[in-house]
Amino acid sequence: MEDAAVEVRDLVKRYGPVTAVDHLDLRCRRGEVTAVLGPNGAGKTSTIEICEGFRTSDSGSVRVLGLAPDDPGLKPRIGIMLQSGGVPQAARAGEWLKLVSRFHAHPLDPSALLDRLGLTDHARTPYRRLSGGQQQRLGLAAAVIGRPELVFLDEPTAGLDPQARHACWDMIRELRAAGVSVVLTTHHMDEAEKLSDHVVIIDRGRVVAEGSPAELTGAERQLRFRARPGLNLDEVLSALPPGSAAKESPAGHYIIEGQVDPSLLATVTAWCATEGVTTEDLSIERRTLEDVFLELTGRELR
Ligand SMILES: Nc1ncnc2c1ncn2[C@@H]1O[C@H](COP(=O)(O)OP(=O)(O)OP(=O)(O)O)[C@@H](O)[C@H]1O
Repeated sequence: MEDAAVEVRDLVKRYGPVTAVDHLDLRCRRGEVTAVLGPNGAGKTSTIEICEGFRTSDSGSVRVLGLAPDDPGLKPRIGIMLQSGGVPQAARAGEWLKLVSRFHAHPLDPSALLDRLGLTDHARTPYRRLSGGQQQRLGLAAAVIGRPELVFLDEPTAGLDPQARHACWDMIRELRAAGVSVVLTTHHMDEAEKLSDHVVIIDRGRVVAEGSPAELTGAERQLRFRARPGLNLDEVLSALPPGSAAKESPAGHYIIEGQVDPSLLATVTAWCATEGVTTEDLSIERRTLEDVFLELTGRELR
C-alpha cells in the first residue's frame, strides 16, 4: 500500500455505550484531496483524531504515511488543523505562528503566510480576541507552515465569510498542486465537489459511499419542474424508457431521472400538455453530492 497517505482498516471507537466509529475502512491516496463528509455525530472527528494520534482506537489498524499515528517520526511530516483551534488563548497571532515555525526545519515565512490569509492587521491580537473566522485562518496557517506532506483539516471553512473561504480553497488547491496530500472534513457539499479528488461519505460510524465527485453524482442528469401538486407520475413513467424514475418532492416539485435527452424532454412536455398541466421552472440539472447524500442517509448534512 505504498501510495496511501492514510490507510484505516476495520477501525472501531467507542465512548461508553456509543459506537462512534463502527468497523470503518478509509483510504486516502497520496497527492490527492480526500473529503470526509457526514452529518453531525457521524464519527468524522473521532476517525481523523485517531489518525492524528490525539485519540486511541478500540480496535482496527491505522497507518499514516506508512507509520503508526503515535510514531514520533510522523509529527514533522504532517500538518493538523483542529476543530477546536489548539492555540493558547493569550498567544498573539504573529508570535504564535513564528513559534510554530521554529519547530520545523524548512518553514514557510510566517509574515507572508499571515498576509496571504488576511491576518497581517491582527498579528499582535491575542488569539481569544480574534473572530471565529480569524482563529480558523490562524489554525490553517499553523497547519501548513511546516511544509507538511500530509495535512488534516477539520472543517477548515466553518464560520468563514465567502472571501476567507475562497482564500482557504485557494490554499488547499495550492497544497494539492505542490503534491501535498489533504484530508478534510466538511459539511459543505459544494466545497467537497469543488476541491476533492475523492469523497468519503460516512454515517453512523461507517462508510456509506465513496468515489470521485463525478462517480458519486453519476453521469445521470435530472429534469426538474414545478406544476400543480398530485400529478399521477405512473402515467408519465410508462411513457419513458425503462430505468427512468419520477418523484414529487416536495409537493408540486417534480424530478425525473434517467437518460435526460431531447426525447425524454419531449415525452414529459407532451404528457403535461395532454394533462392540461402548465410546467414552471423546467430545467435539466446534474445530481449534486447533496442529492446523493440525502438518498443514502435520509438526513441533511447540516
Ligand atoms: N469524547 C467523547 N466522549 C463521549 N462521546 C463522544 C466523544 N467524542 C465524540 N463522541 C460521540 O461520538 C459520536 C461521533 O462524534 P464525532 O465528533 O466523531 O462525529 P463528527 O462526525 O465529527 O460530528 P460533527 O460533524 O458534529 O463534528 C457522537 O455521537 C459524539 O457524541
